[in-house]
Amino acid sequence: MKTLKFAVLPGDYIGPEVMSVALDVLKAATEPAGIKLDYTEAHVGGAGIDNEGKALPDSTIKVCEEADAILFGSIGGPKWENLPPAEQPERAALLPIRKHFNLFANLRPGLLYQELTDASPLKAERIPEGIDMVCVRELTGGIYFGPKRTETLEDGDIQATDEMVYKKSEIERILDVAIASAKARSGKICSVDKANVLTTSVLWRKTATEYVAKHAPEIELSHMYVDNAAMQMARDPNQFDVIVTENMFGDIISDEMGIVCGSLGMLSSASLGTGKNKYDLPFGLYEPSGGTAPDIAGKGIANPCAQILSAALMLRYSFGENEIAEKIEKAVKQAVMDGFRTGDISFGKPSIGTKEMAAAIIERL
Ligand SMILES: NC(=O)C1=CN([C@@H]2O[C@H](COP(=O)(O)OP(=O)(O)OC[C@H]3O[C@@H](n4cnc5c(N)ncnc54)[C@H](O)[C@@H]3O)[C@@H](O)[C@H]2O)C=CC1
Ligand SMILES: CC(C)CC(=O)C(=O)O
Ligand SMILES: [Mg+2]
Repeated sequence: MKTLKFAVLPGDYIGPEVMSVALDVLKAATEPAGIKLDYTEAHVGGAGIDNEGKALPDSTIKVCEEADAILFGSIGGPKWENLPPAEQPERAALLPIRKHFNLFANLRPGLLYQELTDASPLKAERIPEGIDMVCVRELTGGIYFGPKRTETLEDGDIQATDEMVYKKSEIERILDVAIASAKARSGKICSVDKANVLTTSVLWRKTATEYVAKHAPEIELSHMYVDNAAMQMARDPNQFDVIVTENMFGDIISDEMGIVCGSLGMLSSASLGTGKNKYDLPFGLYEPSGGTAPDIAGKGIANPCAQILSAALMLRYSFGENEIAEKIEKAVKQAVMDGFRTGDISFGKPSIGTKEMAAAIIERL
């Protein structure tokens, strides 16, 4: 019997709500194939601070290191916002766990089923076939990880600095991921930068141009400034197929992609790095693209699809279980097509809660 060993880090606010039902879906999808789940839960983020005094406890890192993949909820929220910035969950756990496991490539599939176009804020005639694209976001470099400081100047003013830093090698390795993605799709990459202003973007654009020409000349590469990309995403998202971009631009653009695809609650993600697990497959962290949604937490109404679809990505990338991953993805789509909708995608029509949504998906597996 095959056993899948992974770490489960539910995190904060809606994290545990959507994680618990995602595990139910995983169990229901893998059991018929004779696959056993061997997962260990650990605290992270605010839950780490509250239970173990640290956003990323050593014991949590150990659980992750002993696993073949990490299924992650989301972390942070108002409860911990008054802590010193460096101790807050996002800075003290999310960025460090990505760095610790060298998870430099964040894949966010932007998918809007044709049957769900009414959930997008875009007019249906702009997206008659739905939306299908992927955002490849660099995840361990750029301004989030560059030097930071706050200082008092001689005149008494206060100055804060975040530095955006990129090495050519970091740009090349994320391009490799985008190229692989584009080869499996339409063969088109749009590289998003701000090369008219930022030095890192000048290096980004030059590297992208030279690297793709040399290593994947069959790929059609285009470049777009990030401000225009944000506008184009709202105007005509289907002009994009694979977007590759740096950390902060990818963070922002992918939230926009999430909403044009209906809701952040539908947007899954896979963060992959250089590490391999015992199956010689990528060790990855799988998490919804959105955050902890404190505004709806505790009500049982969060959309669990992003967490469930992230679990499907884990099956595909880290465990090679493509068929079961696809089965989950189809069940999510079918449930939505059959009219089962949480509030974020119901738009005035009757909506159901997190558990009911998961139950509808399990029924359709
Ligand atoms: N990977 C992570 O752990 C992330 C953590 N965060 C943290 O989450 C906290 C809240 O951040 P916000 O800026 O409010 O962003 P958010 O993504 O949590 O929420 C933005 C909006 O989207 C909605 N939303 C998000 N996920 C949803 C779901 N599954 N179902 C239905 N609606 C959903 C929320 O209700 C809210 O209206 C902050 O502390 C932030 O730092 C934010 C993004 C990622
Ligand atoms: C703390 C942030 C970098 C988390 C986030 O918004 C994301 O990864 O999308
Ligand atoms: Mg984000």
